[in-house]
Amino acid sequence: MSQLPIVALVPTGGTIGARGRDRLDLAFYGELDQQHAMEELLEVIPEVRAVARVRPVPFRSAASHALQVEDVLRLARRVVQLVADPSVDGVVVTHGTNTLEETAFVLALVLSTDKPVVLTGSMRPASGLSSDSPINLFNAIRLAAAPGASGRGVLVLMDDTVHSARDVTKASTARLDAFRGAELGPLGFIEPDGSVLFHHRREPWPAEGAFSVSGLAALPRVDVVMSYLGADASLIDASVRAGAAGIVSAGTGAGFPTPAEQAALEAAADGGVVVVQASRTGSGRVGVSPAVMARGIVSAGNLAPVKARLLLMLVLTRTHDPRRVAEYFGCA
Ligand SMILES: NC(=O)C[C@H](N)C(=O)O
Repeated sequence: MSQLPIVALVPTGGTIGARGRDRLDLAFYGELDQQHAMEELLEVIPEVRAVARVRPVPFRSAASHALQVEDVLRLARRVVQLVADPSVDGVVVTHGTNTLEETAFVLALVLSTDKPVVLTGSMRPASGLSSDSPINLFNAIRLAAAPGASGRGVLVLMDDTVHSARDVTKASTARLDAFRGAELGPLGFIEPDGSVLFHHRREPWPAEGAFSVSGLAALPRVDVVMSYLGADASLIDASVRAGAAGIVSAGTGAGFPTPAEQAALEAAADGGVVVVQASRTGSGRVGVSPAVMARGIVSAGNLAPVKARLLLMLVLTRTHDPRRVAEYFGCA
């Protein structure tokens, strides 16, 4: 009988390993030592032993809103090492859901591998009534061990649903089906009979696997500034004063900052800050007019503002030229 695949399990924190006061403590539970939490969780899903051999990999754990970009870079370096290890067939990263899409996206920017790398978390603590922790962990391991998951980029598994790291977003604070692929939808599902069924393949995108984390300890500051009715220039000016090398504008609707913000963004771009225009809507592509482009402002395409920020941080380690920046965003 052939050996089961080896799946490395890297716990980084979050609700998936959290324990509340009682089964109805679904909101303000404490976060546990995640290594220990994963051991406990694996004990309640002995079924894992039929799909993969799990290799636990220690990592610093924290609630995901408390993670720093440096933690994500360290995680990325660890995952790069794991996928380079010929004995590892796939990787599962458990993560708090609040920033899971950001970490997943950074991994997609720096990994060049066909091996499945799957992020998962949960919406209800492991101790909660009808917790989704055990099934999400089980399904993530099943996905990372599935031959069909190879070569599909970094994946996110939540609520039986497989999403692409490029497009997924947490679209609800607390629902079990909080994760959505915005207008592009999920890539596939894990069905009740255990089949891992993919229905779509994410088209390759320009920045996928384009960066290396070796030697990258920190990244330049990039801020996100959200537009709203009547917003003035104060937040953009504050960002420039704080030393931002880049600003992502999360504009209204189709990607429009207010006139006061537009003037401040153009002044920032004139001063050498790289400005990327996104939309606060959470879905759809931003078009930037030739006149705005001529001021050096780049479209985020359909990237969510927080993901545009992470991409810009990495791009700024290579270039500040708006035309080259636009190439990474697929908007040249
Ligand atoms: N559902 C969750 O995982 C929320 C959690 N507090 C986090 O670390 O993001």
